[in-house]
Amino acid sequence: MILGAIGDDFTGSSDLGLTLANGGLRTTQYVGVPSKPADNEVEAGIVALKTRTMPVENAVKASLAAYRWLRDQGCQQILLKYCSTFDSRRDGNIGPVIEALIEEAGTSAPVIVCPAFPATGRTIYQGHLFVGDRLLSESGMEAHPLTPMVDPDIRRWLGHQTKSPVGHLTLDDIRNGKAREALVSETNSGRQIIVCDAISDCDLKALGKAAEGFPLITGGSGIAIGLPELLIGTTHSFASWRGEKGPALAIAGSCSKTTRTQIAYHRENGGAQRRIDVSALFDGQETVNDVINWAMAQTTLPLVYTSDDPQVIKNNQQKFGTEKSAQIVENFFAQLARAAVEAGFVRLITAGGETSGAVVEALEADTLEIGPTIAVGVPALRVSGRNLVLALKSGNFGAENFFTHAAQKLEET
Ligand SMILES: Nc1ncnc2c1ncn2[C@@H]1O[C@H](COP(=O)(O)OP(=O)(O)OP(=O)(O)O)[C@@H](O)[C@H]1O
Ligand SMILES: O=C(O)[C@@H](O)C(=O)CO
Repeated sequence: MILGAIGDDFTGSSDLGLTLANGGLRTTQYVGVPSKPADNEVEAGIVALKTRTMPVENAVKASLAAYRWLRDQGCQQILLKYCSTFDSRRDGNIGPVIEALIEEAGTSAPVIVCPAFPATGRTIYQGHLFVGDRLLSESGMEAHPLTPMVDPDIRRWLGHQTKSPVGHLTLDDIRNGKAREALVSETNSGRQIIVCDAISDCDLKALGKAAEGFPLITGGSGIAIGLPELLIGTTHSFASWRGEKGPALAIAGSCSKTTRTQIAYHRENGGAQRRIDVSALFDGQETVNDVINWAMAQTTLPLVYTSDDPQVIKNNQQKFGTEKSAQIVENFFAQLARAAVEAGFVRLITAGGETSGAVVEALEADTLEIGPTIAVGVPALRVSGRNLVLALKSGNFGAENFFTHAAQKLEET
């Protein structure tokens, strides 16, 4: 294994997997830390965790376990992958995880922090994160159910999470070819963890090059754009993909604007859908059995969702508690996915990182093979060794017809 990655959620890990596989690295996504060594042919291994919203101590522990396993596979460089919208709480775990990995690696090299993903509109300029032409904090992410992003200055947000001061690499330094020098200078001035500007794929490639040989890098999937070429020189194509023709089910727990638009589109275009009310989960009126029976009776792609607008989410959180409402939704979807597979569904489409994590963990998959692109940042995936294919959609990814489009793509061979 040449490159190792630790993903803080499952959709993000498959997003990264797509970038690496499309770049020509033989890539495997692992569901949690594997208990055995990687197969010899794997060049890039991504350990997908569900740490994004975990308390610091648990996230650090899980990330260190992933790091050690990847290091034991011989990786030259290890990448910590978080969200392109830097999803974390003010007292979140990205900073502590980076600091723990630095200590574990025993490195004094610069560590870049760059969530930019220009293909999906995420850019960083002057240390501030934008989504399209809006600052992160005005993009809808300020109303995220678990990690409301209310400050677009990533240096400041990360600074709340780290013990040591956070540095900054400007776009000028990247574009003037001075990035490596500037990164080293920041580090020598006591700022080893450095938020880096990047507004285009060229900037990301230059940044990857500037960080060549640094044992630890961090970012969104964008940071990996230039890595396959840097690491293996030439790219090769290899993957053969086989879809599944059997029944499909879509599950959405993401409450992002994009997912809600996709749900509305599905409804307006005659797609079968069933809204799950969180209070009906608490009082036991909605059951997995009923939903599966309903799904099996549909003639169009059945979509089951809890997604709702920010005010409804807020009400649920006030009434039942934030963690408890997230937990009951995730447990329900986990059981639903398991029951769906038992009932013969072979294509599952999930929207939302936490939601996808809950579903994939419930399926007891060990590894996921990366297939072709469904949408930017969303690959088709096969659960290794099984007749089961998946699309794990990050909340904010995909066009409005995503659900039916993904179902079709998962069928193709
Ligand atoms: N109606 C609801 N009321 C309260 N919480 C909800 C409701 N529906 C979903 N949730 C919770 O909101 C969270 C949504 O997070 P999730 O990561 O799945 O989506 P996302 O953040 O939009 O996706 P991504 O992380 O890929 O950007 C989940 O924990 C889910 O259980
Ligand atoms: O980086 C992104 O936006 C995604 O890969 C993701 O992590 C969303 O959960």
